[in-house]
Amino acid sequence: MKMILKNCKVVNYDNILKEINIIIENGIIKDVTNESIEDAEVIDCSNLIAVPGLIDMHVHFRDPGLEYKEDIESGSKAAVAGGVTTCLPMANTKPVNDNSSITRYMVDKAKEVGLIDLFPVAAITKGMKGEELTEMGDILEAGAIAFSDDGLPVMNSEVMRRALEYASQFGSFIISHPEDKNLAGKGVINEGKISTLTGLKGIPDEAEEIMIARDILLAKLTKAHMHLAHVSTKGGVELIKWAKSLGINVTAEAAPHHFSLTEDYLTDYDTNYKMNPPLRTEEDKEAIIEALKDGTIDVIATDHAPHHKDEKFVEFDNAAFGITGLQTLIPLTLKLVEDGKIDMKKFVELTSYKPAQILKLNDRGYIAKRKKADITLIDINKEYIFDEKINKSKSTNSPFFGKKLKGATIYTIKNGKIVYKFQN
Ligand SMILES: NC(=O)N[C@@H](CC(=O)O)C(=O)O
Ligand SMILES: [Zn+2]
Ligand SMILES: [Zn+2]
Repeated sequence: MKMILKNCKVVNYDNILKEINIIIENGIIKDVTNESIEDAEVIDCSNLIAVPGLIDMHVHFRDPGLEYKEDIESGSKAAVAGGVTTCLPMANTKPVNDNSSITRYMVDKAKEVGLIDLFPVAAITKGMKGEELTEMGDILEAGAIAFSDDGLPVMNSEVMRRALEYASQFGSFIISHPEDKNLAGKGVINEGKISTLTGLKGIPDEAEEIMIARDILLAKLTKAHMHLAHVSTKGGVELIKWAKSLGINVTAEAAPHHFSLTEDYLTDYDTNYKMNPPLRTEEDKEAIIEALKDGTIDVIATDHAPHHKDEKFVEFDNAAFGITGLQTLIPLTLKLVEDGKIDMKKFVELTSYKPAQILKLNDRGYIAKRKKADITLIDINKEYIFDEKINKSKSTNSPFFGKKLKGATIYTIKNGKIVYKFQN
């Protein structure tokens, strides 16, 4: 099975090639060349940009157990519609993914669906209770790639220390959900101007920063790799910058909503803007963008967190935290490009090259000979409404749902096969 992507503009993190052809054979990039071939499926890419298939290090697919919100099939469909070909689903399923059989179930189901590669992030502790470590070796053998109790912090520092040591012995790493649960308390939005104005209970920046500081220090102590999820505060960025200047083994991610939106959207009590960590201030948002630019934050990850309508159309205090993100990743990140904050090479670095490096998936994240043929073809000028037809997730809990987006995935190619084609 041969395919040729004709007249592409190929963007890698370190180079751009114009009017070039990508030749694909047996799921692998055979060549990136001016030459053409016969007897192949042809995609005309004249107005499209070819980037490495995006790698999302942080999604919630709710499968097993919470399939009414999302399952591995609908999550995979949302992923490829968002140009994402590799996903890391978190462990807060029901039951929690704290053992090799659940991990294996997830990997097998994703293979059966056949749209994306799925590398589960299994729980750090049994039942995500923050007490007893999981059987990390067995779980890694079943196909997991990292460990996190995401959704809940590991509050006990000694448990977190052992988790880091144990995971690193297997060549794996820990993803921290940095939140001091006691300090965050019953908070539902950022603590500040808008919490005062609305009377909604606030979560101070320090709830995140205290744990980022602790996790950095535990990475220093153990020399193990700690990845910090969904960094949302300026203070958090400063701590990570400090850690990196000392050579401490930390990496970090930011979610598109934290570099696109602020707490100011919360004056209408719209629960589609409710997520954890909460939307912060303009100053925080700018600090996140600066950190993406200067490498303090390594990757963009969506924290795609689907919830059923019934869990969102309730009083603000009772609504579930989280928004969907897979299908808004490209348009929101392209907005940074359009605004001149980052260029297309940086876009690629943040959404595929760096995640591949962190995950040691050296077969992807770069468009070149012999790499896996995971390629996303984007029309950066295409405008469309993010409506029921476009949305592939089972859930619609996004503040962008029903709104106009700019920048569309036109084709997603996974292992040399077309797994998504834009239609509206
Ligand atoms: N981000 C969220 O607001 N919610 C996530 C949990 C998490 O990522 O911490 C979820 O599982 O719904
Ligand atoms: Zn989290
Ligand atoms: Zn999450």
